[in-house]
Amino acid sequence: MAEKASVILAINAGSSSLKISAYKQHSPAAELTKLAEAQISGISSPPAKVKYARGAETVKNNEELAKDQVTNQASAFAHILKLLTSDDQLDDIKGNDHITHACHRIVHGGDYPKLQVIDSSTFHHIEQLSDLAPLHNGPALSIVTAVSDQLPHAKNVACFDSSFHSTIPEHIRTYPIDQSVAKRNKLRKYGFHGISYSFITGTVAQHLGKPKAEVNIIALHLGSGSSACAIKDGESHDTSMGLTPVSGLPGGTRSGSIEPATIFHYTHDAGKPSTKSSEKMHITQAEDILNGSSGFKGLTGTADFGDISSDLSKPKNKLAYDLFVDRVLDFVGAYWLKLGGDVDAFVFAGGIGEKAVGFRDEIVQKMSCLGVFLDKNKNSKPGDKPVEEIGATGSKCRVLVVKTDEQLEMATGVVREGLTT
Ligand SMILES: Nc1ncnc2c1ncn2[C@@H]1O[C@H](COP(=O)(O)OP(=O)(O)O)[C@@H](O)[C@H]1O
Ligand SMILES: CC(=O)OP(=O)(O)O
Ligand SMILES: [Mg+2]
Repeated sequence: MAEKASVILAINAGSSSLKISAYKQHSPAAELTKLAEAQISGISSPPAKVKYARGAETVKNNEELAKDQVTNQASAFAHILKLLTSDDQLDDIKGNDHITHACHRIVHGGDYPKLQVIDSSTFHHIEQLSDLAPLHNGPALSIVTAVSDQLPHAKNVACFDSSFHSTIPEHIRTYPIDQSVAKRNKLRKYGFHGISYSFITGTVAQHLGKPKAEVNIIALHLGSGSSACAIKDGESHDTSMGLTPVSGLPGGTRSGSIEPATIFHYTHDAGKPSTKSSEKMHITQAEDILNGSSGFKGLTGTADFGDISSDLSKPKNKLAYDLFVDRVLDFVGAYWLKLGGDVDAFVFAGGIGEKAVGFRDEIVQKMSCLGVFLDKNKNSKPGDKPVEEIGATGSKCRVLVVKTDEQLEMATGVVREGLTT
């Protein structure tokens, strides 16, 4: 009988990066094999850079792209698709029609509790949610459209960042505003980075040798956008982002939580339409300011926390760094209490969480009053495994760096839902 192989592209459109992994599944019941992984970073702060690995072999390592080669998610996708399909040594993807599935990270999925095959009604629904994730949903949909045009045989699947948080209890997800308006307009905490938190939960449970339904974790996903999550009995119990990804922790260009009235003192035009609005997305100047020119960019001029933390002699960098430590601690303290101190693991993930050694040290030092301690040697060189221990012996909970893999989590979900048969 002929082999029935699926080739899945898992597409992760972040606010500053596009990460795509290609997997092959030899038959519906078989394990996934990773064929290749490509990443374009710095899309919103040029020069964009490309990384490309075929299997375990690094082919491109942060090569700079020409200024106008990649300017948005759609052009980044075109660049990566070409890389994959024109690679002579990638035998399983010799042309566009070898790709059978494309799963897309869609940040705002409204009430969808799990992934969905994208048809015209799902597409339209996600489009309607674009105003609530202005840096994410529209750009991700531009890739869905590109896949429909260029890979017409591939099945498109939407994997939502918000779905993992559908377990947040009502009294935590509710905003204290008029409930008739809240219910009508679906105004509540949704939460994001859920694909990453789902991966973290499964990986940490396996690492600890505990059933997933018994693990309690405080996880920090710190990247271009940053959030914290309290995971109780393997499920999201609370998270720092809300109706949109602008609340909670500050990000590269996002304010995080500030006094809500601030915006009306910042500009008298807060409610006017932003020039970033389009036929598909309607945002105000307030939303544009809070999403696009605040956070690290507003404080220092750069959205890149790597640049900020590498030169703390500059007062504005030091201010941004100290402020970020302070805001992260707001959530660590609150989530420690919400989990009643019964925490199996404290996790760092995302570009900042995985790479900012000094920042991890600073945060965990502040947790010594809780009995949580770092092993400084391990923290400075955590290794390359999906889960690395950086806590000291005797620490009240494990301290871990998790190399989160949103693409693998999405592709695994597509297989688990039986969509590759
Ligand atoms: N060595 C480093 N130290 C601190 N921060 C870093 C370092 N390297 C990368 N970063 C930060 O990680 C961010 C990217 O994180 P990532 O999770 O990959 O982003 P995205 O949200 O686009 O998926 C960059 O904006 C940069 O601020
Ligand atoms: C939800 C979110 O902020 O995602 P990212 O950090 O990838 O921009
Ligand atoms: Mg990301």
